[in-house]
Amino acid sequence: MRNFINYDDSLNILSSIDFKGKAKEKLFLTNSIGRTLARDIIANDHSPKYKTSGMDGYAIKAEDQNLKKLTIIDKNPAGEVVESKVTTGVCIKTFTGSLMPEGSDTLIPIENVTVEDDKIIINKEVPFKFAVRDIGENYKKDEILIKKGTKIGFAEIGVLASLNISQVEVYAKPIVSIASTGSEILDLGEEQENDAQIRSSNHLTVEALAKTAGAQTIQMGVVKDDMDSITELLQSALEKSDIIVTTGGVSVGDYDFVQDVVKEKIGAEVLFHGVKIKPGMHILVAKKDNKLIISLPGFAYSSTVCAILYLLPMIYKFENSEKKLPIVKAEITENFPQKMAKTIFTACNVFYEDGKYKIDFSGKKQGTSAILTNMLGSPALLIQKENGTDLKQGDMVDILLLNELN
Ligand SMILES: Nc1nc2c(c(=O)[nH]1)N[C@H]1C(S)=C(S)[C@@H](COP(=O)(O)OP(=O)(O)OC[C@H]3O[C@@H](n4cnc5c(N)ncnc54)[C@H](O)[C@@H]3O)O[C@H]1N2
Ligand code: MOO
Repeated sequence: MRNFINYDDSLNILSSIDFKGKAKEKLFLTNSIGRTLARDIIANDHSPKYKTSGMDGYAIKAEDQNLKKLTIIDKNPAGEVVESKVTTGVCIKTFTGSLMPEGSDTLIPIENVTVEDDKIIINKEVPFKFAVRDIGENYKKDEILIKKGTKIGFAEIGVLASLNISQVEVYAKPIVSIASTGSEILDLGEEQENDAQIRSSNHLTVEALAKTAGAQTIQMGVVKDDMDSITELLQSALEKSDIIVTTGGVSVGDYDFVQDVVKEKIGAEVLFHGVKIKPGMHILVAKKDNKLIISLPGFAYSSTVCAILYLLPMIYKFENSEKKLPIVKAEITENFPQKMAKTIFTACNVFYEDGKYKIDFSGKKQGTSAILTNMLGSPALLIQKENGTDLKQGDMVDILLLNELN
C-alpha cells in the first residue's frame, strides 16, 4: 500500500534538495534581463568619484557671495577637465554634470545672477555647497550594490551599466525535459484512429509553465504506455536535462508503467510517491544522479496544478532565484465546504474589489480532475489545508494567483 505523505512534508523534502554545483554562465548585460545574479555586485569606486555640479551656473566660493560681483575667468563644459581654479573674486561657468573646478565649493545657478560683460552680479544668494553633488552621493567604493540572487530588472541593468559591467554572471537555467505518457493520447496534428483516443495537452501545458518560470525546455512529446518506450525516454532525458517531467501512468492501473520504470528500471531514489493533496495525489518525485524526476498524474487539471506546486519551485531553486509562488489572502464570497482531509486546490475566479482580493466560483465546472478549462479567465487556486474546516462567506483564505506565475 502506498504511503501518502502530507503536503507540507512533501515541500520539506523538496526544500532539502541541493542541485549541487549549480551551473553559472556569463551573459552580455542586455541579454541578462530576468535572470538571477550569481555574484554580488560591488562598487569599484565612489559615484560620483569627484564633486560634480547638479545645475547649470557658476562655480564659486560660497563666502564670495557678499562681494556681489565676480569675474568669469573660464568655461567648464561637461566631459572636459578645466585647468583654471576658483580663487577669491572669480567664478567659472559650469554646467550640469561638469566636475566642480578646484577651489570652488558652491554652484550658483544662472537664474540667480545677471551677466554683465565678463562679470556676474549676484541677485539671490545660495547656501554653501548648493547644487554640488558630493563624492559618493550615488554609492561609496566597496558598497554591495546588488546582492547575489537578485532578479535582474531595469534598475539592475542601469546600475550594472554605470559600473561598466558588460558581461554579467548569472545562474544557468535548468534544462527541463517534458513528456506525456499514455497509449490513448495523441500529439498535436497526429491523426485520430479511434474514438478512445484523446488529444494530449499535458506535455504542452507543462512546457509552457516551465518556460514561464524561465527554464530551457526539451519537448519529448507523447510516448506510448509500455515499459521499453518509457525506459528509453527516461534514460535519454536523464542524459540531457536537470529536471524531467512526465505525465500519466503513476496511479494504480495495469498500464501505469512510469512508476515501475522510475523505481525499478532506472533505479532512481524515490523521494515520495503519493501526497495527501487534491488533485495530484499520485505524484511521484524521484532523484537520479542529482537530477530530479517529477512524474505527474495524467489528468489535465491534476498535472497542471502539480507542475505549478512542485516543478516551478524547483526551477526557482535551480536558478537560485528569490521567486516564490504568488500566494495571497482573499475574501471568499460564498460558503465552501472542506470536502476531504487533504490539502485541496480548487480553481476559482479572482477579482480585486474594496482594496482586497475576492474569489467566487461562478462558471467553474465540477467533475473530475480532467477539467483544464477551469483555469481560463482570471483564475486562482483556493488552497484549503488538510486539517481545515468548512469555509464561510467572508472568510479570508489563501489563494494562488495563476496569472501572476513567473
Ligand atoms: N482505482 C483507482 N483509480 C484511480 C485512482 C485511484 O486511486 N484508484 N486515482 C485517480 C486519480 S486521482 C488520478 S489523478 C488518475 C491518475 O492516473 P495516471 O497518472 O495513471 O494517469 P492516466 O491514467 O494515464 O490518465 C488519467 C486521465 O488523464 C487523461 N490524460 C492522460 N494523459 C493526458 C495528457 N497528456 N493530456 C490530457 N489528458 C491526459 C487520460 O486520458 C485519463 O483520462 O487516476 C485515477 N484513477
Ligand atoms: O489526485 Mo487526482 O490528481 O485527483 O486527479
